[in-house]
Amino acid sequence: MTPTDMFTQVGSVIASVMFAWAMFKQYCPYNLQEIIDKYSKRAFTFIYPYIQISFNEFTGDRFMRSEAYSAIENYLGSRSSTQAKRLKADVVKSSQSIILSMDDHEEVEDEFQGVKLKWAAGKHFSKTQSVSFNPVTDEKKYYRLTFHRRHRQLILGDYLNHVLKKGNEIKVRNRQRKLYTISESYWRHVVFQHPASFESLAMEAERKQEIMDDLLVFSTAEEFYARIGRAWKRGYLLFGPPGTGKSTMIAAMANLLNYDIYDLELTAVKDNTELRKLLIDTTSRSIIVIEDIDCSLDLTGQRKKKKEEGEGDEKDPKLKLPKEEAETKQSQVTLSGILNFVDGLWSACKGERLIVFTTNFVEKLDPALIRKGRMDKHIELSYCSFEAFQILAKNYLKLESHHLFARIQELLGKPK
Ligand SMILES: Nc1ncnc2c1ncn2[C@@H]1O[C@H](COP(=O)(O)OP(=O)(O)OP(=O)(O)O)[C@@H](O)[C@H]1O
Ligand SMILES: [Mg+2]
Repeated sequence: MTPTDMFTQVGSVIASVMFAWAMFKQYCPYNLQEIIDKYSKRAFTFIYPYIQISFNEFTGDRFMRSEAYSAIENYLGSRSSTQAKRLKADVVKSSQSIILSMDDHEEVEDEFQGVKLKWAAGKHFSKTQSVSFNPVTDEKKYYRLTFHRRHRQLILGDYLNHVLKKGNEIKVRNRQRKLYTISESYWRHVVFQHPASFESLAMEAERKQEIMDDLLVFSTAEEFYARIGRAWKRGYLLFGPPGTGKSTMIAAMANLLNYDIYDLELTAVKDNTELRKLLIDTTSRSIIVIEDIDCSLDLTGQRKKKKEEGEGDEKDPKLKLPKEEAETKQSQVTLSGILNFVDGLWSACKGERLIVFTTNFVEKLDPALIRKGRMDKHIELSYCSFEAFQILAKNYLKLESHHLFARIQELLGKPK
């Protein structure tokens, strides 16, 4: 038989099988199909001795990136660099090193206590198709772990714990801090590099220490917040005249705690719904900053105005905004939207977060916005005291003492 004859015969056999299958599907009762389907799957799992577990990138309908997924991504990074043929590269730590992870549809092997297992990276596309000028590709990435079923106990217990622990360790080691800003309703980031530190911040030593202690206590107080049943977050209000170090202090806070910064420009946010979406998209271990909150929106007693005008319902911002604001601003974020942002139900969805407001005019703000509990700590940054001046002289001029210091102290007044 020539190869051509063989192909013709195989082709006709396949065609006949497909025809028979189509006829079967057409005329066989649905129940029977289901039963056959069920038993064929069972037979397959009986013969196929492996277990597969998928770890999807997003949990909760795309809202949050799965912690397990990113831990696995980090864990597999080092293995991928020696095994996978297609890799993705990213630069970390002030461009000093490159981190590698495996590309889609690659596979790497791993070994744990003598047991071999396999990881594969993949993605599937959702079938929903929307017509839009700016189409959203709904691809969902996942990692799939395959192992023999006789190792179920070991893999589901010790091994997965080991992967998560190692992955998180690598994540902390490679952590590159980010500065996020809003662009077209999404967070975009650049690498955050700011040299500010509490050491170089000109401020009375005692107050500085108090703020640092407050921050450090917060960052290790997970258990405390869990015990008292509060979300693990803390609000800071920095107020004072222009150029007194509010923005510098935020950078110093981020450097002290090793947190990311989300710079929330309220006028770039369309409405309360978008504000909530942005909030959900932030990660933990971060500082959410709203600079010059008094200028961002008309939040100065909006509530009061509405009550007076009998427009208490804040749900429809289009109708309820004061006239002048509706005319001048694009944003429809309302005070109630901000209050919800700070301590509504959604604000508890990620832990370990600071929310910082800055303003030049604290008295202009609605008291509801800055009440204790919402903005837990109010820090006034004011004009330079003598103690602060000494720090500046040391930073800028490397001067510890000078014969004019006494005169300057006299002019600035004694430190409190
Ligand atoms: N307390 C301070 N310690 C050290 N540097 C300071 C301090 N205050 C101000 N500076 C310096 O002055 C400049 C302005 O400070 P910064 O931008 O932090 O002020 P700000 O309070 O955020 O002002 P604005 O209200 O206008 O935003 C920075 O370059 C910073 O280095
Ligand atoms: Mg500033």
